[in-house]
Amino acid sequence: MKSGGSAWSGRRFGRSAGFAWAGLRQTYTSQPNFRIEVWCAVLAVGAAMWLRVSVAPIVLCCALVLALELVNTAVEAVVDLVSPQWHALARTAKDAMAGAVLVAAVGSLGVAAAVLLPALWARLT
Ligand SMILES: Nc1ncnc2c1ncn2[C@@H]1O[C@H](COP(=O)(O)OP(=O)(O)OP(=O)(O)O)[C@@H](O)[C@H]1O
Repeated sequence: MKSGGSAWSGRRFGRSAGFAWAGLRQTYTSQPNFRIEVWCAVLAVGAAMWLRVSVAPIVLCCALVLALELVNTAVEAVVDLVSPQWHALARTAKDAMAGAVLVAAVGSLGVAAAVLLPALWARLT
């Protein structure tokens, strides 16, 4: 991490946003799970808008899952860098991150079901 100057700089912010966008693109192209989660998020937000229910909890859950998948990708890359050979600690790190994504995904499915299903049922009956 570099820190140059104290004043807020639009150019520095733009540069950081560029790196963040590159990270999103790299994860999207290299991680099938991330692609699936992105399109599930698009579907869930679209369904919430169509059903006219609160979009905020859906967006929050989607952001949580996608952010954790990005962290998971980062952890996997660092673990592969420092421990290309099998190591119990490497397994712990990767399995714990996978568990974190799973917990967020299952929780988000619960929120989506609680928010979307009653409205969908009302729309269909
Ligand atoms: N260096 C290692 N040492 C010990 N176990 C490892 C190591 N690398 C991977 N593993 C084990 O293999 C599992 C799968 O690791 P891998 O790097 O293939 O993740 P992945 O299947 O690509 O995950 P994702 O689907 O989230 O991208 C890990 O969760 C871990 O249990």
